[in-house]
Amino acid sequence: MENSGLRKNETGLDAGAAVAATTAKPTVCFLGPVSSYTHQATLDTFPEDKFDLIPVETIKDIFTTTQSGRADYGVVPFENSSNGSVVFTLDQFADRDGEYPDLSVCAEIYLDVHHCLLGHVPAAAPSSSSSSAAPGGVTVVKSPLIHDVSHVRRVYSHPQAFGQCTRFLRESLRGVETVDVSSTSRAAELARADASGESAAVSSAAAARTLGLDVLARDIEDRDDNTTRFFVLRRGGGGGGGGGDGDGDGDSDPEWLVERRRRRMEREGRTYDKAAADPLQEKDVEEDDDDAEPKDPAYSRSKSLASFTVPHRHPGALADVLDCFRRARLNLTSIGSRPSLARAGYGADAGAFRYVFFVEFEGHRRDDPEGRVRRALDDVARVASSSRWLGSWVGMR
Ligand SMILES: O=C(O)C(=O)C[C@]1(C(=O)O)C=C[C@@H](O)C=C1
Repeated sequence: MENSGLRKNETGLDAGAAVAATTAKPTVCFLGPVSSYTHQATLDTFPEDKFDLIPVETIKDIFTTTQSGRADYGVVPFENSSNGSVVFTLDQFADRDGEYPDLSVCAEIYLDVHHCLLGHVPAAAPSSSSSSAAPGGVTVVKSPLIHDVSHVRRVYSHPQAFGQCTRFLRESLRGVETVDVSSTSRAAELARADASGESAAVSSAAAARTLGLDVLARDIEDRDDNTTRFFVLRRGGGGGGGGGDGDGDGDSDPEWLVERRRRRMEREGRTYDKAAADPLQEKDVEEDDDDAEPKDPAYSRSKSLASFTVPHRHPGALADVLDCFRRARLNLTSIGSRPSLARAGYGADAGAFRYVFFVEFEGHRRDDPEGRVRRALDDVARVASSSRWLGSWVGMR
């Protein structure tokens, strides 16, 4: 499901041709079709009056379309609060074949995710009451079901969405076949296309509206605080700061990114000062002082992502890399890994059960007043087998 090419858009052109034919508006690709959660997250940051939004079929397509310049930005799901990492995205960040040398993360977007079961209500089907009035007028919520679902034989969805609705699938659709597809909106299209009505989709209320599907059950996620975090990709981004032209070439911050930083700082009750907020400073690095508090909120306000591999047979190699962040007094906020799939020729690092590691840490490569991020990344490059900075951005939470 993660291996096909660009999806044709409504004009019949493929997405690449569509980009070439569009106006000067910056372009943003997202996991389509429209009404996917990635589309909803994209609309949140890239309004359609200012950006051209391009649906593509897979998460890999988002990386290749952005890397090739056919889109200025790409929006990818990265992790979910209840189901963890989006492995399709991590696999692209692992960049095992060196396909994305210029991509970096420049922003994050959070989206509350509330799933529905979409499908067709059979003619004359009984509705399944989701609540009842208890004595004293108190409403007791019994079930997310709105309609009977006994006619459903198969459910389509993105595997991430299935992983967020395990209780509902177990309790209300036990024994029903689940079919992984490339997105929840693609799942809704497949459910709509099944005239027998036996197919349903774990998808969104937005997809139900777009496609005219019935909502058979709502709020079927395991946890009501279910949230997905998305990353915005662009080419470059490691270079200088300053004002932007919006084309996403990564050499400067475009206006929408400056605006996000302004909003974040204002939320903290701080006055926005562009020069102070986005310096490219090369200051001397301080001596180690493990007990010292961070001196600049730049370090807690911003985040960075990096990947690395370590010599597999070297005891302490992973700890040595993590220690680079401790010594630079940078707070690590997550660590993850994917199989490296390194082929023969990588010596002791080739073969099964070798990993690419990912770390997220507080601090920004271009807003680094004490040089701590630069120092950590330089140190990691010295002790790891390979390493790569994958982006820095102002955190939204
Ligand atoms: O399938 C979609 O609608 C998506 O945008 C993908 C995705 C994901 O991969 O995490 C996005 C948000 C939800 O967590 C479920 C699916």
